[in-house]
Amino acid sequence: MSKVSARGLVKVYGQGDTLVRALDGVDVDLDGAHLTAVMGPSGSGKSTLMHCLAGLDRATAGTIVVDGTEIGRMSQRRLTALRRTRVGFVFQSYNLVPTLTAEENITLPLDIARATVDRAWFDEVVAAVGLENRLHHRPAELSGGQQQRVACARALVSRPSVVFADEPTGNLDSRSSAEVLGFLRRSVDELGQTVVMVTHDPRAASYAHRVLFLADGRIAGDLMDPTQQTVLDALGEMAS
Ligand SMILES: Nc1ncnc2c1ncn2[C@@H]1O[C@H](COP(=O)(O)OP(=O)(O)OP(=O)(O)O)[C@@H](O)[C@H]1O
Repeated sequence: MSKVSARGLVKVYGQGDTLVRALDGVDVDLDGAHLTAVMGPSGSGKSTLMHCLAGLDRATAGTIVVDGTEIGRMSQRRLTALRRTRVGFVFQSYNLVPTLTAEENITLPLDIARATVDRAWFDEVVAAVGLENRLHHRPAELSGGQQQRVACARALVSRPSVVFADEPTGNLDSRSSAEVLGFLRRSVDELGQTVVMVTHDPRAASYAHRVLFLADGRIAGDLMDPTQQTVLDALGEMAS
């Protein structure tokens, strides 16, 4: 069974003259323990798709099943609980709390949900992102790449069903990007995590097992085991 499935997903914003069909009938099945990249031109619906799949936004029509549960039917309260404990997020802008240490930032979602921190898992995740010596630093004392690795650890520490990453390397130089992408891929290969990542960068997409291409709110392509070149070729074909 897929980790995340969507059928006939439609998302409409606005009405009348300002109506936009951000998603226009999307069917997807995302496998567990896979890193899936979502690409497509600006405005093609990537963020909307991710926000709907993550339960951050409600679809106008269609069904979404995460880990066997249809999220469209959930009450707002259950959806909030799902987002806190079953879904991890990584954003382009890190979204760390400046007054908290790296460790406090990592455990914050669990602390808010009043869930216990599994110390062995915490240590494994922290070691995997290479932050053992930075746990007592605050975000301002960390580089961008280190801050994003804190955000990745925060997303993983609750052992979520899925991690959604929205342009996680959008603010990073190529070396920090490679660190973060390498970690996201290892979290899948070695820790069995499921990760969905929106990106504009063919090099970032080449770290994925699979790339989905969106155009005008629809799935326009699907590439397995991508390389930077096959991603560029697919983007070229779609533009022509
Ligand atoms: N809250 C909103 N209200 C109205 N229109 C919206 C809203 N959010 C997105 N849209 C529109 O929906 C379409 C898809 O937007 P979305 O942000 O999902 O695209 P995207 O592929 O993520 O783009 P980008 O790469 O620029 O981030 C666009 O036409 C956008 O203007």
